[in-house]
Amino acid sequence: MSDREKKFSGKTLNDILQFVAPGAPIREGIENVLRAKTGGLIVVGHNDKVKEVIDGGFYIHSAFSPAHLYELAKMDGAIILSDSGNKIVFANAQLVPDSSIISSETGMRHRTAERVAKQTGNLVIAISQRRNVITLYHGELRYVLRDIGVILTKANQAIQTLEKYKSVLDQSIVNLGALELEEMVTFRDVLQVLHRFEMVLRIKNEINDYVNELGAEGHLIRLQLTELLSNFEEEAALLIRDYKYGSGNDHYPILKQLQDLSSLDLLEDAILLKLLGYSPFTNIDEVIMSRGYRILHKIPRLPGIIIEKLVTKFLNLKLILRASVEQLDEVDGIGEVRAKKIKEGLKRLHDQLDIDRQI
Ligand SMILES: Nc1ncnc2c1ncn2[C@@H]1O[C@H](COP(=O)(O)OP(=O)(O)OP(=O)(O)O)[C@@H](O)[C@H]1O
Repeated sequence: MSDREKKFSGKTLNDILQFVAPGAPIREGIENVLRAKTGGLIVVGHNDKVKEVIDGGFYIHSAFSPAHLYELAKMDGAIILSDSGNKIVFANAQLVPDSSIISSETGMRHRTAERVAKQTGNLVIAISQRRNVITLYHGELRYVLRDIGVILTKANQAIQTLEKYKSVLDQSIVNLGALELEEMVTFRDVLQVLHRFEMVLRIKNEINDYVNELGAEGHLIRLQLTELLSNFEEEAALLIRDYKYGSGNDHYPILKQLQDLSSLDLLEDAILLKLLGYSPFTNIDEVIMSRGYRILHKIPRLPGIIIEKLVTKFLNLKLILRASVEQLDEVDGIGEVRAKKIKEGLKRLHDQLDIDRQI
């Protein structure tokens, strides 16, 4: 599990980053305080644990507004917001957390923020007066918000990298398709495509993290990501369906596992083989037969239910390719016209993949 997916008092870092992302009123308030250089200490949530550490101050009970937060930050002490952040509950509060809680911070504001977060499990935001930094504390988590310009540059670089990897992936999918229609696919070919899917997933995860942190500022990046990866998940699920061991309907759970794993280490062949349900010691130069789901989905106007029936009857692409029009006609829902269309479609696909392939 990546740091961003780890739960801290029930919330992940991504949840917290979305809560304070640009576009959210609380972020506008925080940015105002940062620019005014007054510094600030904000606790989100006013529960019993928080009440225990408050000394002094006064109740406000007003709706949250960025301007209001900025005005209150001019006073000393902490501001306490409601759980959802839509109310300012308390201001000018002296916070007195347990001093035996270990803190790595030196300044009093940040030490207090870290200790209160650890003691209460609430989100605490420290806005530094001198260093132009916003630090988030939540339970054991400490995260310094990065400059939006820096994240945008990184996100744009990641999009360019994604474009390159995506085109490498697309080419390897074309090559695989050509091999499938020639019945010459080995485990090695399938694993190579899966590795490329994995690389694309890895960059997608990274960009998603940037998008979360960018909030409204990440709109264009989000659009580019969606555009670049349209059909990506479906293609990956069909590939898994074609090659996984056993014919059960667990291709999406396997894809989810691949997604989860790819946010950690680069996956080895043995892990991918296991994910597909094979022994990690499988000889990867052995020939493997596609069931045909992915290729059949490329034939225009061929409904999913018919594809399902074709694979159930013929078991793999090799036997579907070798079936005559009469044999295809025997499948429920396929008449002579459709049987011919399937044969023509497969032939056309083969010709096209032969032109586009690079092996
Ligand atoms: N326990 C506390 N409760 C509420 N507010 C506090 C507490 N401790 C410090 N502060 C606030 O933080 C302000 C700055 O303290 P200090 O300079 O020691 O912190 P810092 O962590 O170095 O932060 P900065 O980077 O903003 O200077 C204080 O003036 C006060 O308003």
